[in-house]
This record gives sequence, C-alpha cells and structure tokens, in this order.
Amino acid sequence: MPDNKPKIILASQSPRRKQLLEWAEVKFEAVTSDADESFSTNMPVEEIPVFIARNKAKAVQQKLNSDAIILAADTIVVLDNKVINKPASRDEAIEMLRLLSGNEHRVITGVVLLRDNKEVSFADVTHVVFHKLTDEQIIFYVDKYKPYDKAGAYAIQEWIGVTGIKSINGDFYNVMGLPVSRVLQQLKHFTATL
Ligand SMILES: Cc1cn([C@H]2C[C@H](O)[C@@H](COP(=O)(O)OP(=O)(O)OP(=O)(O)O)O2)c(=O)[nH]c1=O
Repeated sequence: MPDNKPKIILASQSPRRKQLLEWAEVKFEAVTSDADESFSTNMPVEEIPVFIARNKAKAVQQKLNSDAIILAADTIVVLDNKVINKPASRDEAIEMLRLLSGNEHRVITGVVLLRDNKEVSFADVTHVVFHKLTDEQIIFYVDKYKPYDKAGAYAIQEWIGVTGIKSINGDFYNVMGLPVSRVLQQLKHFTATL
C-alpha cells in the first residue's frame, strides 16, 4: 500500500532528539540546521525557544527546498527569569551548577512544525528542583561528563540528574530536549489539516 504520509525531517544534530523520536517509533530523517541561535534580550523568556526553533526549521526548509514536515526544537534553562545557555567553559559550567543547586528552575523547549508556509508551534515547560549540590559533586560531574552541549550545564539523563534532582513537575523528555508525547499529538493534528 502506498504511504501517503508526508515525510518528517528533524532539523537537529542533537543525538538526544534523534533518540527520543526513535523511541517514539517515528520515521524521520535528520538534517543539521546551521541557524543563528541568538535572540533579543527584550524577548519574553517563554518566546525565546520557539523563536530559535522557528529559525532552525526555516533554515532547513530553505536548505532542502522540501515540502516535508520540518520539526525543530530548542531547549533553554531559566532561573529567576534569567536564561542560562550552554556553558562556554569549565568555569562557566561550574558556576551554572552552583546557581541551580538547591533551587527550582524551568526547562522550556520550544517546538515548531513547518510545512510550506503552514506552522504549528508551542512551548513546553518542566519545573526541576535540584538538591543542594556540593562543589565536589559539581566538579566531578563537569570534569567527567563535560556538559558543554547542554543548556544549564547538565543532563537530567546523566549522573547529576540521576543522583542530584529532588523533583520534577512536567514532562521528563521535555528536559531531555523534546516533549515527545505532545509533539506526536501536534503532528497528528498538523498532518490531518494538510
Ligand atoms: C537541561 C538539559 C538539556 N539537554 C540538552 C537538550 C538539547 O540537546 C541541549 C540544548 O541545546 P539546543 O540548542 O536546544 O539543541 P542542540 O544544540 O543540542 O541541537 P540542535 O540545535 O541541533 O537541535 O541540551 C539534555 O540533554 N538534558 C538536560 O537535562
């Protein structure tokens, strides 16, 4: 039987996002987006990851000139309304984890589905509380796991998350980079309206 479902392209080089979509048994092709990830400092924090995800999706759409569904996402960590990006150095990673230690922060993933000029977007928020972390724990984690490609300098799915997180409220997979079940729901709606 011919498969009339539109092709899905994941505009990402993130191994976590690929893994999550594979776990969801979604058929897709991944294409790296070289989009600019900068944003205006006046932008409300909730809008930032959707704005960046849209730029990633558009960059891949232009690169491929394709009518596939492009799926892009961006994850940020927000503490006291301040965005914590990926750490640029060992010192910055240590500093970020000291700030997160003993506190609650938000992880926001913006998701954009794009096909031709039709778009669906949303932001998913998960609240995460870290136990108080010692400097010994923080330095061990940073030196062993080198979390330089992770927003907030940590991965919930690694040692620091497994041992250092007190509670989460919201979707775990959103923290890992993709709120998979919500993405699947939206993909279903989106495909139905095409
Ligand atoms: C907070 C947190 C982030 N992360 C990851 C998810 C994202 O991949 C990354 C944030 O950076 P992003 O810019 O969202 O994604 P990326 O650069 O890895 O990939 P691409 O732009 O190509 O899609 O941090 C975790 O894996 N675990 C966590 O607990």
